Amino acid sequence: MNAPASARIAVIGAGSWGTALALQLVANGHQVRLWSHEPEQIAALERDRENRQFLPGVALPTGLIPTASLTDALADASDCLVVVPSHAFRTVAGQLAAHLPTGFGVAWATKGLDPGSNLLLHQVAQELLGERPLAVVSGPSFAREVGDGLPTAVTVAAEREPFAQHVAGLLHGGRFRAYTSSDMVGVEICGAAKNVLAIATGIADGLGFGANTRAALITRGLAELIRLGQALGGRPETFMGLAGMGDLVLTCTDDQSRNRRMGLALAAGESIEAARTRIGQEVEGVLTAKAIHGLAQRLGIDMPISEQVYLVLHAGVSPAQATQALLEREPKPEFH
Ligand SMILES: NC(=O)C1=CN([C@@H]2O[C@H](COP(=O)(O)OP(=O)(O)OC[C@H]3O[C@@H](n4cnc5c(N)ncnc54)[C@H](O)[C@@H]3O)[C@@H](O)[C@H]2O)C=CC1
Ligand SMILES: O=C(CO)COP(=O)(O)O
Repeated sequence: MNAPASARIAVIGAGSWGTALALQLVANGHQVRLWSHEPEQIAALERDRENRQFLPGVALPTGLIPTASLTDALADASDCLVVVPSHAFRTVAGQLAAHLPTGFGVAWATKGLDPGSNLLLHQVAQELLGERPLAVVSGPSFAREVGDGLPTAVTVAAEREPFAQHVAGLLHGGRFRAYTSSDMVGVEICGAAKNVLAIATGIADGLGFGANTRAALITRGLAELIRLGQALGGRPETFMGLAGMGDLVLTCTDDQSRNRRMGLALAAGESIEAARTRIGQEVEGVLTAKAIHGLAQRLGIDMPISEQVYLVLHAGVSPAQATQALLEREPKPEFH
């Protein structure tokens, strides 16, 4: 891994994942400025030396400096890691453009697509930040567990292999393993699509279906994720790796997942807004379901499970109706 021993890293986004990654970077010996667009949140981080809202119970070390100023966050920075929700990615990338010198690499750990345009986030980054090294961090990684120092493995994908190695080198250490990949498209599609499929398994479990149903949804969900990912140019092995199968299984099976909890709530008859408020954090799959639906329609890809999640979230179809629609599909060969 070709990362410097001590880098100055701007982490853009102080939610649970931005905070957990910032802690990991500091543990690796780097200096971190953690930026939030909310000055009140920064004031709370400075006062409490803990992110009580998004990652309670972990003290912020002295090497982590909260800031509400992008200029401060990026002054003298050697690296920049964006960890905002996907709906904010475009705005934040636009803000960063004014601060980043030519050739300065940008990595992000956001999972989702650009709502509205349905673009992958590297396409948004290229549009707004121009030609420069870009990387995405993804994989099965609940912020809580990373914050608690539990063993975790992620993948860092970049078109330029040395940049993937550089970003992985910054993150890798202790109980956190960072693998590298050159398949940005595959990794990005996995991170986006699995959130929608986690809502589906949450709905199924919430309706009282069993382990058979959950395994069927994960496996057939993976099949449709692969269809979409390959149509966009992702590589088959990526879908079986950490960002694909790994994160899909994690998010579909553990109640730490906000997306899975959204599915459980919808099955219990709660509204999206009520569930969102109760969860109190980003639930990426809600907007991503719309974007995946748009992408699948444009490309003519059959994604029946994601389609039903989209209909439940955005077209008033009930979880019971969505289940029935899936069960009534014509039987067909498993592989074709
Ligand atoms: N929490 C987790 O376990 C993991 C999260 N991720 C991904 O990381 C991304 C961020 O998620 P979390 O940190 O979990 O979210 P969170 O719900 O914990 O925090 C969201 C953060 O985004 C900020 N934010 C909201 N709107 C913004 C805007 N317009 N401009 C700038 N900042 C804005 C909020 O102030 C808050 O700090 C998501 O794409 C998520 O899928 C990826 C892996 C693990
Ligand atoms: O991406 C995640 C873990 O890898 C977090 O999933 P949720 O956003 O569903 O909580």
